[in-house]
Amino acid sequence: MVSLPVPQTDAGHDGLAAFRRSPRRALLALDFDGTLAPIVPDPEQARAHPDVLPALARLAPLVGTLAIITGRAAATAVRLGRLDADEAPADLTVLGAYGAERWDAATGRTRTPGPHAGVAAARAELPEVVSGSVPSGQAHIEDKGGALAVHTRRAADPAAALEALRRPLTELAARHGLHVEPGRLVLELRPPGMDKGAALTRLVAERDPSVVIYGGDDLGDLAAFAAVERLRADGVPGIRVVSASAEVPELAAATDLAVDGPAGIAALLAALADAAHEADPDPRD
Ligand SMILES: O=P(O)(O)OC[C@H]1O[C@H](O[C@H]2O[C@H](CO)[C@@H](O)[C@H](O)[C@H]2O)[C@H](O)[C@@H](O)[C@@H]1O
Repeated sequence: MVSLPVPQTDAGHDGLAAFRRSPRRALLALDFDGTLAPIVPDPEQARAHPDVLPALARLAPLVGTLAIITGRAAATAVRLGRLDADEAPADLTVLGAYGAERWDAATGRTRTPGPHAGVAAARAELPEVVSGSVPSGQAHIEDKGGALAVHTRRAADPAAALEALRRPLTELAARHGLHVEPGRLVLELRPPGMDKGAALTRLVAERDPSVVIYGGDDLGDLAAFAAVERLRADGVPGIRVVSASAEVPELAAATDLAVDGPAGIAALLAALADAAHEADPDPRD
């Protein structure tokens, strides 16, 4: 039996108490990169921490809703996380592209919006903008289909390369009606109108949970943390869990419970499964 970590806020304590009272009415949503999957230099090599999938599979039948809300395309998160494998949870929702896309394990179907003209136009100009801003090899473009990400983690000076790109990418985004999403040594150009807070709020409206737990590690997760705060103001208990890293100190101030990266998240999921099982030992079908 894994013991639950102690939240650092009263609201976090209330959220955990609400989870223990009725785990079957809880909604748990987690970010992918940096939260379920350790950060690696090449985005294509990201994989869920080995303890994550078993913990999710154990938790899924014990809670009301289990979801992943990610900046990745939904299909990419499913593929990299092996979320459609036999050992993955049978009941899981992935909201990709900051909530613009959706995949449900129950149906195996993915819903994606149509192509965005601004993304297509930015795609055509992006290589020249990048090569005009940083020396060759100091930035890598990740084409996500519905969005474009420019990474500098593999640069000699990643922070300096990111700063050199910030203005030209912001101008490119503005020319084509796109939103700039800053993240861990990455700047993304994506369609406006959706963020992880809106995605979480919509899922909560659909599922009507008695408690909401959201875990994230990056600036894009702050919108979801803000959504948890709004839900709390409306009377729905919630916990903001941070997968802590030295790279994103901004999240520390907006959290109820900090754990040590994806390994800490996996341990938390296992502890939540234990607590849910103790409260209600008969998993649903
Ligand atoms: O919302 P998330 O699931 O956290 O996705 C956010 C972005 O994460 C990915 O980039 C980050 O992870 C990479 C792999 O570890 C790392 O190399 C990079 O430095 C990080 O920024 C992903 O590549 C993006 O498309 C996601 O939007």
